[in-house]
Amino acid sequence: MTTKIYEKAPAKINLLLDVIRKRDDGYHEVEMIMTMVDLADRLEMEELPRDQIILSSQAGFIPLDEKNLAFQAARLIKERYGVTRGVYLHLDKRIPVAAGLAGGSSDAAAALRGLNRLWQLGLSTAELESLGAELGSDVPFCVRGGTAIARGRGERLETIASPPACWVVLAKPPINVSTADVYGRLRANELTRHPSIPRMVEAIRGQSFADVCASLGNVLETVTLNRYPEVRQIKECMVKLGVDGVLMSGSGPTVFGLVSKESKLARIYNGLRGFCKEVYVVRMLT
Ligand SMILES: C[C@](O)(CO)[C@H](O)COP(=O)(O)OP(=O)(O)OC[C@H]1O[C@@H](n2ccc(N)nc2=O)[C@H](O)[C@@H]1O
Ligand SMILES: Nc1ncnc2c1ncn2[C@@H]1O[C@H](COP(=O)(O)OP(=O)(O)OP(=O)(O)O)[C@@H](O)[C@H]1O
Repeated sequence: MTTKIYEKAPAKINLLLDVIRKRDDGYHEVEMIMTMVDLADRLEMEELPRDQIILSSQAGFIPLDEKNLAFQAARLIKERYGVTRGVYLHLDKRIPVAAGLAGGSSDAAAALRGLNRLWQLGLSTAELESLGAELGSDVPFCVRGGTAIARGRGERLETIASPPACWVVLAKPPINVSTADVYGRLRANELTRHPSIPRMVEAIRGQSFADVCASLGNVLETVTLNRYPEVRQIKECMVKLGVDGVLMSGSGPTVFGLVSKESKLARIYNGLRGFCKEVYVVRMLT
């Protein structure tokens, strides 16, 4: 009988995203506060009798070859640790693609965590995070999970307390936004207003939902909102429908609204569905 294991790959949201400067290596020095929501992909991993990586998925719209981040993660850990066994990966895709929710990064992180178990490599979380950094800036956080301040290009992590429990309404307009393009259009040296990390950390430490909502901020928002009016429209619509806090996640285009009262959700969901097909109501993972 072959061994089969599963890993959950949750989506992330950026409660705060600040850019400090553009670096010489083309990346931007960032300061972010990231957390997970309970919208997740599920990655199944099963030993293969031959030395090969095979990936399948029910989703017809993602690459299943070496372009897929879960495939890349399996290849990286296999080659780095000289594993000669193979693996069959099956990805049950639930997180919208190219949404600013780190779906691909979380799949890669799930593959690293899972294959460390399946192949009994005994790697620490820190070792898995540093392998993850070779795959993408969001992967180390996705390996670790929870809530964290991320610095550097996103790979230097400091775990903090979870934000107060609340509902998260996610709305993704039907457009594709390239992360590289959004960072490329940002004029980091011309930013005059920066969201405050200490203020958000204090809001979370004090478990003040109102202060968390008031401290949300993302300097990439202006770039994406100016380029894609539909993202701005979703943000304005969320405000009108009465969400307590609203922000674009990552480089977009997904906008999330934080809501404390369950009784408000139906109206917000129905109002958004009026002009946006992809709307999800999930919980913050605390
Ligand atoms: C927007 C966020 O998702 C917020 O969490 C991340 O900052 C981006 O994370 P990611 O998608 O994992 O990004 P990567 O795959 O590492 O990089 C994609 C591209 O985004 C730009 N990039 C990314 C991260 C960063 N700190 N500075 C950048 O300028 C670079 O042009 C890079 O070529
Ligand atoms: N496992 C995967 N799941 C989804 N897309 C993937 C995966 N692997 C590679 N991709 C490719 O990566 C691109 C970005 O997908 P992804 O869903 O990870 O973006 P994202 O949520 O915007 O990421 P981030 O928030 O980290 O910028 C897509 O165009 C897709 O073709």
